[in-house]
Amino acid sequence: MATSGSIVVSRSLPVIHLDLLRAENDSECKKLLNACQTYGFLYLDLTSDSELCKQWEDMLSVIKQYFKQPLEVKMQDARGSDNYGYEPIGTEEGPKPKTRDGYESLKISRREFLKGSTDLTTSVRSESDLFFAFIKNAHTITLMILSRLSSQLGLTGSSRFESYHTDPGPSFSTLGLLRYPKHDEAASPTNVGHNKHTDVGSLTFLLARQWGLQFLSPETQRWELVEPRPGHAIINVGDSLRFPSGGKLASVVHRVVPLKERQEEDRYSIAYFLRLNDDAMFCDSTGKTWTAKGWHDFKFDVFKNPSTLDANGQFLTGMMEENDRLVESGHKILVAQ
Ligand SMILES: O=C(O)CCC(=O)C(=O)O
Ligand SMILES: [Fe+2]
Repeated sequence: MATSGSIVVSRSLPVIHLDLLRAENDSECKKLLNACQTYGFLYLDLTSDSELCKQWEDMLSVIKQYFKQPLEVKMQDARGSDNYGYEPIGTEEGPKPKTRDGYESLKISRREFLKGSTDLTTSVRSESDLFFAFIKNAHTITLMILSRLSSQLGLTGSSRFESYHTDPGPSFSTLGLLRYPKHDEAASPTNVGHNKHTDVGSLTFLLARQWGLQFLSPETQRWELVEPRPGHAIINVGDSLRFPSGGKLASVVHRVVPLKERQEEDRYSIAYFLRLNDDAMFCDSTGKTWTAKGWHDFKFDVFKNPSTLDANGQFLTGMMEENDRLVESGHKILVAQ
């Protein structure tokens, strides 16, 4: 697969090895820092961790079964929340004019993991061991990545990134299970993909086997497709790491758009969203102070209605982008922490 329309497949994303990061291999940790400074987007090679790869497989079969259920059954898990429960298609604005998004999601929050139980329905509760084991794994890996980044930047004590995430929190860290259903051939799709955005939290650990993910490349200033690689996660830096890093770490503007006009098969993604503790504070690139909870709540409102709440397009993409181009000031944070 070389291109889709005028969108090229990225050839430049760095690959970082989980086993080498775990072993604190210095050159791998330097590569990690470099990837997060340049792109805020990288492949994490998980092939050394067969247990994690098996969990990925198991999660996929469970979520396929879950989403197959009728809408009214899934709606019993709807909690009107952005970080746990079921959300139907079209909750947010879509990437194309006059469209809403083309995915449904089930979120299992780390708060439920810490509590040791979920109050969602039986079809979720019966798989909670698997979901909780995955949350534990993804949380440990993302915190380990933060620790390697903190060390590479020479951060100590309470200024280390991990220290914004200590238990018992609370935080909005959550596991998101997403399905972009195949489009019906008959009608022109009105629910498509996932609008451009930067992630709200600190790091995202994303597993997706199918095409569709694109990012705005800081090198080419174009949308580039991310090739799904077996045994590899995508790690991306979110607003709540870029801002507290004083802009030293980059965040990536990304979106999901079907390769052709229609989504030709069901697309699944599994995302662990690591987020700061609710009361952690940082400044955005205009110097405004936010709590992590405040930023999360505001940005999720924006996702639903960017055209009214974010007419200048600042918040959706973390002040990094205008009209599908990255802005010069995007990496600078006025008031570094
Ligand atoms: O579905 C995907 O591959 C990406 C999802 C995403 O970017 C998000 O949920 O923040
Ligand atoms: Fe995202």
